[in-house]
Amino acid sequence: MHKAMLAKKLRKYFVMGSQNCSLDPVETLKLAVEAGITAFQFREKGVGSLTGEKKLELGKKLREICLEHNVLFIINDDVDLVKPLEADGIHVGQEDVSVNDLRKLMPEKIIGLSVSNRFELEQSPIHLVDYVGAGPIFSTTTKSDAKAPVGIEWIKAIRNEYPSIPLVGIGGINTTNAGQVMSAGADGVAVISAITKAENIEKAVKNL
Ligand SMILES: Cc1ncc(COP(=O)(O)OP(=O)(O)O)c(N)n1
Ligand SMILES: Cc1ncsc1CCOP(=O)(O)O
Ligand SMILES: [Mg+2]
Repeated sequence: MHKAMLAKKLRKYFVMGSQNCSLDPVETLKLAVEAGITAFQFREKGVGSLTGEKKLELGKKLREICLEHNVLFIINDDVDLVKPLEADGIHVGQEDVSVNDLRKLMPEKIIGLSVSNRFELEQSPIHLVDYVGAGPIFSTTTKSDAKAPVGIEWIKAIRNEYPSIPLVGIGGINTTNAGQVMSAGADGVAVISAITKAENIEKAVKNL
């Protein structure tokens, strides 16, 4: 996929696993896609998350929903799920499987990489990734091992150095502050709780 097209597809990027949902995750994703999310990341991770066969089964259902609505389907961390779920790509962080290995393993898939600070940016093979996830932008309680919030200045800094890389902000982003992230130069916002904890998912997605 061309950079410009990917950037467009990352505009409203919903990240979620069953552990984040109070409703059924399948129903949650259905509401979110119907309201207009453009990308989805299956992040089945942390306390209360599914593993093994149950994770795979849920992944299949979520994948199907994305396929029906032409929503990008990205797997978080789990390289072994990319093939069975026919995912569009994978998102990894600095402590996950290396981008160099991933690129060799799956030359055609979308690879997203988290970059939280200057050291990580300088250490990362940005030329091998399709998009960057920058954050946490604001403070978040959703990810227990999240790094310190970096603010929208971090979006501006990455955009300044990489004018055309598809870029999303993540961490503590909601309907009130999403505009700031976009104005700083992001192509999209990646959110968990702004959707999973919303009283009205349709309204939340639309307001983003
Ligand atoms: C779009 C996006 N950006 C950043 C992250 C965080 O990835 P990572 O640092 O590997 O942390 P985990 O999500 O694996 O806990 C992300 N998932 N998505
Ligand atoms: C996965 C992830 N990576 C950095 S912050 C974060 C959690 C985002 O969750 P929320 O949108 O609820 O702050
Ligand atoms: Mg990770």
